[in-house]
Amino acid sequence: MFRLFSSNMAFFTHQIQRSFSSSVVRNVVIKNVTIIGGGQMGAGIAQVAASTGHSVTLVDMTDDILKKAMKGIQGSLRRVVKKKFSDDPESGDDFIQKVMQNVSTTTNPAAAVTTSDLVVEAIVENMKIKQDLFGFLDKMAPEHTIFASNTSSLPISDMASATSRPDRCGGLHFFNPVPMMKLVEVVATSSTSPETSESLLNFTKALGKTPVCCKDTPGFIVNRLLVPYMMEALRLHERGHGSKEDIDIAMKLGAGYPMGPFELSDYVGLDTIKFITDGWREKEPDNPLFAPSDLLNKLVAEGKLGKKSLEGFYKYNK
Ligand SMILES: CCCCCCCCCCCCC[C@H](O)CC(=O)SCCNC(=O)CCNC(=O)[C@H](O)C(C)(C)COP(=O)(O)OP(=O)(O)OC[C@H]1O[C@@H](n2cnc3c(N)ncnc32)[C@H](O)[C@@H]1OP(=O)(O)O
Ligand SMILES: NC(=O)c1ccc[n+]([C@@H]2O[C@H](COP(=O)([O-])OP(=O)(O)OC[C@H]3O[C@@H](n4cnc5c(N)ncnc54)[C@H](O)[C@@H]3O)[C@@H](O)[C@H]2O)c1
Repeated sequence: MFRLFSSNMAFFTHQIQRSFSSSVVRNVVIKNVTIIGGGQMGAGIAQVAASTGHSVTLVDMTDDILKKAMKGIQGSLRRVVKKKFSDDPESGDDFIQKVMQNVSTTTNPAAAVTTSDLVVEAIVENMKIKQDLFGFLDKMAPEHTIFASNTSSLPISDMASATSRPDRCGGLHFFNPVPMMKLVEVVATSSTSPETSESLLNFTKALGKTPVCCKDTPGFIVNRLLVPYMMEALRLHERGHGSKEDIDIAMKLGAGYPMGPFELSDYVGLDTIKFITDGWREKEPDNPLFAPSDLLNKLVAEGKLGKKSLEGFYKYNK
């Protein structure tokens, strides 16, 4: 009887110690969000987080980039408001003003993370640069801060290994354009704690998105299926078996996709696509799907990066 009592006591003492031990086991409620990278994805994530009442700090390398990001957020909010407040444009203007007040910008990432509950990284798709960033921010951010990456194709665990908090690292893979796309892939590595995953899931729901849980495997769910399809489209075109225009029309009208693969590539950004496919080729050098594409390499070398540079596979007006 006593043995049973004392072993129960030991169990309860252990549970109490666990629940008081540190923020490692705590479920973090996310209010202050720092987003590193104010390009298409970072600006979109900032917009949605600010629109749902979060306090957002957007970080990039220059004030000019940040100005452009804020202009983009305002323009996108105008499109949202046109629909949501069609009967009441004045309330729409108030909404935009309130949302913009929730976003501050800085070129100083160290200062930006000091009060952050969550850092979302949306910088260039390069492992070394992302690891350097995570390693640096790890020393600057409070203990409870969760680090998430928006990477399209790189292992989250490799970024987490640059920190002393792998249990508080995970993936938040948003889709482009962030204000319109409902899905977020919430990625857990083998070190991500259940509390971190729960905090990230709750955060995506607070943004009004639908999360799916993913393991830290190449391409997670969507890109594991999307990248081979897009690469096949490119190969089909390179073999001379279809013009890019016809392939795009075919996939829109025949498969019901909102954009064809060439339109979508321009929308994503050809530099990002090159980073993704070069990275996958390094991992699977014998896979013919990931062999270098002269067409893609030429466009990127010429600075034709898609919609963001007004030319890629197609030309665009400002
Ligand atoms: C062929 C070469 C291959 C090379 C190999 C490739 C390998 C690698 C590829 C992997 C890339 C992975 C990238 C990433 O990790 C994952 C992704 O993000 S994949 C991209 C996912 N996104 C999509 O698939 C987008 C598909 N497109 C759409 O859903 C729609 O086209 C659109 C973007 C929503 C636009 O809609 P449209 O009807 O076409 O155009 P409209 O302009 O009329 O817009 C409709 C409606 O939406 C509003 N809106 C659009 N954009 C925004 C915005 N940014 N902000 C706010 N509102 C927006 C617009 O105002 C309209 O509103 P309405 O008039 O209806 O009230
Ligand atoms: N473009 C897409 O459709 C898409 C979709 C989902 C995920 N992603 C991923 O999101 C990330 C960003 O993609 P994007 O399309 O927004 O790229 P982008 O080129 O539009 O923006 C990247 C931004 O990061 C900034 N940056 C680069 N290094 C930095 C650093 N060290 N510190 C601060 N800022 C830095 C750049 O100045 C730039 O403004 C990539 O990992 C990409 O794979 C992209």
